[in-house]
Amino acid sequence: MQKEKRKIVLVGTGFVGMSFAYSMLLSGGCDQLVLIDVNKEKAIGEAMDLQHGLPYAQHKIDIKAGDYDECKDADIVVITAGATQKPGETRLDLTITDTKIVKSVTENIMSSGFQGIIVVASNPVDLMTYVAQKVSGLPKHRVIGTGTLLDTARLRYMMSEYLGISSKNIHAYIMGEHGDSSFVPWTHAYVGCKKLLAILDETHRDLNDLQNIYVQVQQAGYEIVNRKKSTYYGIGLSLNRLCQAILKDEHVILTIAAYQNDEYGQKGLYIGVPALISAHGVEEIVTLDLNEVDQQKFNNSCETLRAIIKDTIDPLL
Ligand SMILES: NC(=O)C1=CN([C@@H]2O[C@H](COP(=O)(O)OP(=O)(O)OC[C@H]3O[C@@H](n4cnc5c(N)ncnc54)[C@H](O)[C@@H]3O)[C@@H](O)[C@H]2O)C=CC1
Ligand SMILES: CC(=O)C(=O)O
Repeated sequence: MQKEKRKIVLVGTGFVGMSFAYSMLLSGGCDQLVLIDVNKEKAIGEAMDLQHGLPYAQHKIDIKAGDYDECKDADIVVITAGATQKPGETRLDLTITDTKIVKSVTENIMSSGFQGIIVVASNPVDLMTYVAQKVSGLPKHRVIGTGTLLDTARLRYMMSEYLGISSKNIHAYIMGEHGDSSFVPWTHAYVGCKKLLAILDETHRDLNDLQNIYVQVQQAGYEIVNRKKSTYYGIGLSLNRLCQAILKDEHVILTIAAYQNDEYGQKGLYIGVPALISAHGVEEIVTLDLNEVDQQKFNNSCETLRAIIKDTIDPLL
């Protein structure tokens, strides 16, 4: 992005939003950060708290609480407003509450004249990205959900621990819903430039280990919610990574929720896939030649989301 000042507006100053804001402050990833929340006092308090740390931060950022008119010239609006899962709930259980919140937030954003990129983290994130796009009317490549970005980070961390190799060299991706029907296309996983499955074979490791790692990734959100009620640092850093990719026009491949236009035989919904991210948003979806089993998993994930869009979301929009 060629603008002099890189501006982000954050809507939702709860745990997720403020973990993102704090990581933005540490990385100096933008020049202006505006905080919006339905609870205005909270947004003001959070802005004050961050401002007071600025003398010890490496980067100067103009941080303030504000209103939706601030979205007009923003490069990115990040939506983290929403309800959190209670122990025993799935992300999909948040659908009705968060559809109403994301709809009203998106209407407010668009009434400012906003023309940038919307990034959504509110859950269920694939569906809330659909809501934000439908309500905003923005081009589909300029509305992006965090999708399986956090799940992929969890996978890379766990694989790195398992193999004793830096997560930077783990090129493995979680695809599908950010939720229970996600999956890993293991045949497309690499460690450095070598196929993961070949490494496992050569080192006499058990294929079941991979399945155990996937289950730990899939259950990670629940495990954390059970222990500390919500998860936020991981998604805060994931949001930071995605916003950096956009603001720096990185052309980097990240697994995010992108609108499907038949790249994987599915249309009309957002879901987690590897995609090339630049200042334009989603430049293109990276298509993998999925084997039959993985394609079936992807289709199942899409069917789960599609049914909720039809029965629950579309009637609310
Ligand atoms: N995509 C992902 O990987 C992850 C997503 N999440 C999701 O992020 C969302 C936020 O989670 P937390 O920050 O932990 O929740 P939180 O309860 O700490 O914060 C939510 C914030 O949204 C605000 N809010 C609610 N309605 C609003 C509205 N209409 N307009 C503006 N602000 C509004 C609340 O006042 C509150 O400050 C949830 O939907 C959660 O499920 C959480 C973790 C990971
Ligand atoms: C809460 C959530 O979506 C996660 O931590 O994966």
